[in-house]
Amino acid sequence: MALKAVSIWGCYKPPPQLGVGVSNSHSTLIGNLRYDYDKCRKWECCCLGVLAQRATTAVEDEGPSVPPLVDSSGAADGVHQNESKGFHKDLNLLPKPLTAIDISSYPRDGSKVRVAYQGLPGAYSEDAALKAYPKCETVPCDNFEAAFKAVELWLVNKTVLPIENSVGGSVHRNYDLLLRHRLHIVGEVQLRVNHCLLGLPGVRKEELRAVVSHPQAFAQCETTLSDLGAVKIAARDTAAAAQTVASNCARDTGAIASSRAAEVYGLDILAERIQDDDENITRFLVLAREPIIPGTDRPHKSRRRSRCTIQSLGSFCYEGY
Ligand SMILES: O=C(O)C(=O)C[C@]1(C(=O)O)C=C[C@@H](O)C=C1
Repeated sequence: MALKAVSIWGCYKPPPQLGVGVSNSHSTLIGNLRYDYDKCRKWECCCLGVLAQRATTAVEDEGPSVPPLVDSSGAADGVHQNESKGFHKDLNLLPKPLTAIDISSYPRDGSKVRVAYQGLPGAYSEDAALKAYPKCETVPCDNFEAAFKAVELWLVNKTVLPIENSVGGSVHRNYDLLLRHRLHIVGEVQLRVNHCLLGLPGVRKEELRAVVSHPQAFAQCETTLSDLGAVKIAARDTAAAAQTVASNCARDTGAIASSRAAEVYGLDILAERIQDDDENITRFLVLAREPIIPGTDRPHKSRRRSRCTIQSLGSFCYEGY
C-alpha cells in the first residue's frame, strides 16, 4: 500500500486499517478515527484472496517438481489412472496444495514484503518497518493484536512492534502478546525518535490548550509538556494524534508526532526535538511466522579453536540451555 505524503485538507481519506476499534475515554475526539469494521473485514478477505491467488500462481508456474512415474506401457501414472476413469488430464499439471515454503517470507514472484505495524501512516512504527525493510509495503493495523493476527493469517509477511524505549521503558503489553502468540523474533530495529509539536497551519504554540499523543510520547516529552501547561489527551499512536488535530480543525490543540506525520496530515511543525533526552531510542522487534535457522553450511572459525569452542559451549550450559 503506497503512501503519498499529501496535504489532507478536505480530501484526505485514511487507508483501511486491520482490526477493530479500541474503546477510549476521549471517545468524541478519538472516536472519529474508528473505521468501519465491515470494510476492514472485506479488505482482509480481499487480501487473503490475492495472497492465495498469488501463491497458487507461483506453484503453477513452477511445474511438476517430481518426474511423473512411468508404468510398463510408457504412460505417465496420473494419465493412465485418469484415462481408465474416462478423464484425459495429466494429474501432474494440476496445482499442488500449498506448503509453508510456497508462501515464504520473501515472495518468489518478486512482489514486495508486506510488514504490518500498529498505528496510522506516519507512526514511528511505520518508520521502524521502513528502516528494517526499505522497500516493503507497510500495512497499518488498528492495534497490536491485529498486527499479530495479520502475520498469523498470512495477510502480511512480518510485523514490527515497539518493545522498549530508552526513556519511557518497556512496553509491557507487547511482552504479553509475544507470550500469547506463536510468532518468532527475526530481527530488531533501533529507531531514534525525534518528537515534534504539531499544530494547524498558522497556529502558534502559545495558543495550544491541549496536546494529543501516545502515552509513550508524553512520557518522553515531560519538560515540554509542563512548560506548555496544556491538557494531555491520549491517542492510539502519534500519527492518530496528528490526524485528530487535522481532521477536527482544532486550533487550540496540538499533537506530538514525527515530522513525517506533519507532512502526511498537512500540519505545521511548531517545535522540533522536544523530547527530554536527545538520545531517545525506541527498540522494535520484527516478528515472523518462521524462525531464522542459523546456517550450518559454513564452518565457524575461532582463533584458539577447540578451547574457545568448549568455553563458549560451556557458557550455554551454565545458562541452562
Ligand atoms: O505512536 C507511534 O507512532 C508508535 O509507533 C508507538 C510508539 C510506542 O509505542 O513506543 C513508538 C515509538 C515512540 O516511542 C512512541 C510511540
